[in-house]
Amino acid sequence: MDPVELTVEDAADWVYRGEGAANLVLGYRGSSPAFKGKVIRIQKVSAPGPEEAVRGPALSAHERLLWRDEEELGSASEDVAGRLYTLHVMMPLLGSRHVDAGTRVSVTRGFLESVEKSVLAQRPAWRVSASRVNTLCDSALLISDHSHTSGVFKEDLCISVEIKPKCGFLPCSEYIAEENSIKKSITRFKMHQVLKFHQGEVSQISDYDPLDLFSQSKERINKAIKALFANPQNNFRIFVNGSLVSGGHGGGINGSDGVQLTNFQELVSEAIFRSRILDKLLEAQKLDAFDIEGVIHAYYDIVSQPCMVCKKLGDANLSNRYSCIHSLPLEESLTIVRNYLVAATAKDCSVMISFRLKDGEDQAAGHGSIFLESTKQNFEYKASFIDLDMKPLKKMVYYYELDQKIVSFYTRTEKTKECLCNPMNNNEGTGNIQMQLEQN
Ligand SMILES: O=P(O)(O)O[C@@H]1[C@@H](OP(=O)(O)O)[C@H](OP(=O)(O)O)[C@H](O)[C@H](OP(=O)(O)O)[C@H]1OP(=O)(O)O
Ligand SMILES: Nc1ncnc2c1ncn2[C@@H]1O[C@H](COP(=O)(O)OP(=O)(O)OP(=O)(O)O)[C@@H](O)[C@H]1O
Ligand SMILES: [Zn+2]
Repeated sequence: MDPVELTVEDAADWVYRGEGAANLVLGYRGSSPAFKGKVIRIQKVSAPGPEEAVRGPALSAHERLLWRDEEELGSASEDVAGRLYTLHVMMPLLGSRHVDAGTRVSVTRGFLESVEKSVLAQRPAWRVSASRVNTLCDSALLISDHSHTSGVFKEDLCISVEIKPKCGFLPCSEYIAEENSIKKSITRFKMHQVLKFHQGEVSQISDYDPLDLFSQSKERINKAIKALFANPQNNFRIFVNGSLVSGGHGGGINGSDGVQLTNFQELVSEAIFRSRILDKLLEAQKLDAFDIEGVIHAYYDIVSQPCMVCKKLGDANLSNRYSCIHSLPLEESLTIVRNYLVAATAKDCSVMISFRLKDGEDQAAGHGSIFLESTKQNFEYKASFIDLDMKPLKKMVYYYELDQKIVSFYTRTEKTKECLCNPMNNNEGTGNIQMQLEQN
């Protein structure tokens, strides 16, 4: 850990940069060389919550068992476990070139309380009511600021994009139940969009298709980028010199003329195509080879509980399908669940790509360069992964239930649509789609 400690006097140098469900991220605007070009990532807790419950839990006994072979991780305290997971589990899979596991920096309670107050006005209201800074933490994570690039540049302007690609493949596990076989042909993202729309979580269904983004085809990558620009949701953001200018929940991207927009979309697509940054991410996602419908059985064995899924299936024939998983040795069950959780991290992380106009031939280490034919400009870019956190083992049952909810809702919606389009299949003949969905 860095010997420096951030105290209440330092709070004014840190400004709101963004947040997810679990962490608040602050950028640095002070002059200390130790922090220039860095962000700090501070843990949050659910709000409101009792003060005693605020201290983050260490890994559970089952999690320690799961991760015991990963250097130091099995016995790490909660404060350091996150960083060790990024360093020892995710970085070898995704490549050190694209991952900064960061360092821990000490923070006082006064610092955390002060930054919590100062960023309040910039935080989205729904995030404020859902979570607050965990003021009982005594350290935060110091990471490279991926919305800035370093090097020799023509202009002091850095544009960066953040993409949350989500799952980029269709599962083909033999454990997927017959009635859920639609999962093998329709992406989880697309099906989840329909549920999110129904629940009012998104105002419009996105045309973004993760299979396009991961396709390694320039045209399809460009199609995906265009769809993300049109309807960014929480999958796409643009920053200029570290300030969010577009994206996140809300409408599509505007503010540039059509030509500029097309050029920028081309630049982003080119960087994804050239960097091949998504190839390794896809491999990591594919560690989920059993699908949650298979993995859930291994989970129940690890936690030594009766399998609720087999219990519900009841019928001996159906649960026989899963008896081979239940008869695996513990080591194999651990591997199946571990791989599933690693894949879950890879399906939920984001990629940040920062761009600058290049000056001359010099190129900063670790950066790639792109010559944009349409504008005859040279750009330097750097692509990095963020949010490579460990997913908690206790989420497994939730994962199973959410998966079933997404697929069953999608299947019912499609059936209802079919009936409405083809009245011959529709016994009632009339009725609106919403009513039919509620009835199903
Ligand atoms: O389950 P999903 O696919 O909806 O992913 C969750 C994300 O929702 P999304 O659909 O991307 O809007 C969700 O994102 P938001 O909070 O909706 O921005 C989180 O990233 C969540 O992870 P965690 O609970 O913070 O560890 C994510 O949960 P995990 O499934 O990755 O654990
Ligand atoms: N290293 C970084 N450089 C620049 N910006 C960053 C960096 N890390 C995070 N951010 C910004 O802060 C936001 C929140 O970070 P992050 O995704 O790590 O939070 P989280 O709470 O862990 O997310 P999730 O909801 O997926 O759990 C990101 O969406 C991004 O805009
Ligand atoms: Zn079972």
